Order: sequence, then C-alpha cells, then structure tokens
Amino acid sequence: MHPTPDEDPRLTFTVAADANGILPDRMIAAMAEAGLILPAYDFVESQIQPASLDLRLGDVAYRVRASFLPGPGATVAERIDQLKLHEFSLADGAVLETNCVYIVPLLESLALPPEIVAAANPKSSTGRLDVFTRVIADGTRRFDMIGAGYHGPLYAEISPKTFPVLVSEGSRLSQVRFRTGDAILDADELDALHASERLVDVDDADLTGGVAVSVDLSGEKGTGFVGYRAKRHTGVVDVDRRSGYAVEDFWEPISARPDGSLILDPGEFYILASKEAVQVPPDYAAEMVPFDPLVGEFRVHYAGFFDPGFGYAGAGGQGARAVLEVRSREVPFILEHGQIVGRLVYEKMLSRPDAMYGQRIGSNYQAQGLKLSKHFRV
Ligand SMILES: O=c1ccn([C@H]2C[C@H](O)[C@@H](COP(=O)(O)OP(=O)(O)OP(=O)(O)O)O2)c(=O)[nH]1
Repeated sequence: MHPTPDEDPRLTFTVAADANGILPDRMIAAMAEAGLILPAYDFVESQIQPASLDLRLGDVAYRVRASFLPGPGATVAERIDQLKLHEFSLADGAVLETNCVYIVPLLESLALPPEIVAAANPKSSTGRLDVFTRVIADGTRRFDMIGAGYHGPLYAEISPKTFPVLVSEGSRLSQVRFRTGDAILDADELDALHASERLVDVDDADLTGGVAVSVDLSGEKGTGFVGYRAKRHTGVVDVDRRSGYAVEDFWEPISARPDGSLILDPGEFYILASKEAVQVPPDYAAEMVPFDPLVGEFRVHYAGFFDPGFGYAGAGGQGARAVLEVRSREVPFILEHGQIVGRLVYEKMLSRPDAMYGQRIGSNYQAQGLKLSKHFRV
C-alpha cells in the first residue's frame, strides 16, 4: 500500500511534471518542511534567499592532500578517509590557510525528488574574498551539480587563494539553487525580456548566448581608479565578521593606464566592476558564465548567481553594476575598457519570490557600484 501524505510528508510537495523554473524562497521552505532538504538543525534568519538556500558549514573540517570527485558508486566520506591529512573542529572557529584544500561536511543534506536538480555556487561574499569553494555530493562526477533525485550529504571543498580565512560551524560560504525542467530563456525569450525590461543599460546590447557584460576601465576622473588588487601576506579575514577590516590592510587601489587598459599579473586577484548597469527582473534569476570557455587567459567570478530583483528599480537597485572577480592565469594579460568578460544567462523562476533581492533580507550588494565584500569598512 502507498503511504498517504499524512504518513509521508514528501508526498505533500509536488511540482507539475511540465513545469520549468527555479524554485523561489517559499518553495525552498516547503521543500524543507516536506523533508526534501534536511538541515542538521533549524535554518537561521535570511538563510533562505529569493532563489537559493545558503549552505552552512558543519562542525568538523578535513585538510586533504588534493581535491577530488568521488565518481559513481563512491562516497565523499570514503575519499576523505583515504585523503585526509588532518582533522579539526570548527565548533570554536579555525583558520583555513591559503592554497590548502579542505573538505567540510555541510549541515544541510538532501532527499531530492526525481524532478528536481540542485546547482551550487559560492556566495558573492565568498567569491569577493577569493575563497575557492565548490560543493561535492556522493557519487558525482561534477562539482556544484547535484543530480535529480539525489539523496545524501553535501560537502564543501574550500581553498582560500589570497587571504587566510577564519570559519566556524554555521559559516555560510556556498548557496544552492533548486530547479525543475529547463528554465533557461531561449534567444527569442531573452530578446523579448530585454526589449521590455532593458536588462543592461546599453543601446546595442549583445544578447548572443546570454547578456554580454564588459569591464569598466574608464577610470575615476582625476585618479584613474578602476578597482582593487588583493595584497599578499595579509591578516586573517573572519568570514562572519561584517565591516570588520580596513580596506588598505587587504587591498591596493589600482588605476587603468591612460588608454583604458589594465595588465593583469598572473596569479593576482582583482575586484573590478562592469561597464553596464545590470538588472534581474523579479520573475527571473541569472547566472554569470564565462563569455567564452576557450578564452582561458583570465577568469571572472566564481560566484555567479544573480538574485531576482538584483539591480531592479522596484527593489531599490537601479544602476547596479556587476562586481567582477578577476584573475589572470599563466601569462600577463591586457584587459581593455569595454572588453566582454562574461555573460548573464537568464532563467525563469517557477514563481515570483516573496522577497526580492534588496527587500528585507539583509542584502549587502543592492545598487552596488565597485564594492568589496561586506567584510571591509567603506
Ligand atoms: O559575480 C557576481 C555575483 C553576484 N553579484 C551580485 C548579484 C547578486 O544578486 C548579489 C548577491 O550575491 P549573493 O547572494 O551570492 O551574495 P551574498 O554574499 O550572499 O550576499 P547577500 O547577503 O547580499 O545576499 O551580488 C555580483 O555583482 N557579481
């Protein structure tokens, strides 16, 4: 005999078989209610965002020899057993050193129904600190992707690249979106949305494969200031401390050259801003992807999720720039003013979130210009 909804709360959560979209805040709450998201203990305030759920670190961290993917049939726990060099508690906080790889079991695990997949990404605050973070699930061949119907734990792989960071049980470095069906707007839908909502404030927007986003190297009048380069050998950043650090202790302001170019040094980390103001209307979510995976000289952002309402005038965000986390790879690379660095891929929400970005949810980056992470005092 099949269980009734009273016996199995999972049966109370359903999405239509032909539905396409990203699940909004209240459906994430409903998933947790129905036992499809299993937090070790209750969610904290603002953990559920308009189109994503923040994931929390558990109470133990493992330093491992190298990053890994478990692959089919293997669990992350088995791989940790083989690869761990050291195990330590995060109950009272601990420092993660640069260029070491750590694995931390997360407080949230999943029991996804067959029609829902999950995709993880670092939070913008994590990306802006150059903390390389990915989510790993059991049996997976891909980082940050959690397949339909996945039942099991989640782990964060963390490797701070520039600053050593202090993390604790409950720290939120990653976020996850839940999706059903195919939510990405096709070319015609994207054209129509841009025509009605003006997704970027340029007249000749390039909408091939997403909305092109370019870098602003025009320079502030008088100073030529365009952004920041991270300093090396700095103090530790506590990821849970807001406005706790002086900018000059961690960042060096940089200016473009008079011709509007900037030479990226290999291995250095930069925070720059987009030339375009960008926006995400309330019924959509976006993700910044590399503009061309074949251009490997530099990389923008690893934190790519843009929330519904980001930059949206109705949520107080008009004029918001995309903040770009930029790193050059093997060779010095010249960035030019207006060079395309990424594309915003827009997806449909399954329904409009109850709260948009910037509304009552402690958003840090609404209507931002060139903005360092929330840890630094302005
Ligand atoms: O590469 C990126 C990624 C995101 N954003 C913007 C859009 C996004 O909607 C906002 C907040 O991102 P996220 O929710 O990941 O940041 P957070 O660290 O959780 O901050 P908050 O507490 O403000 O949500 O930052 C960027 O400017 N650049």
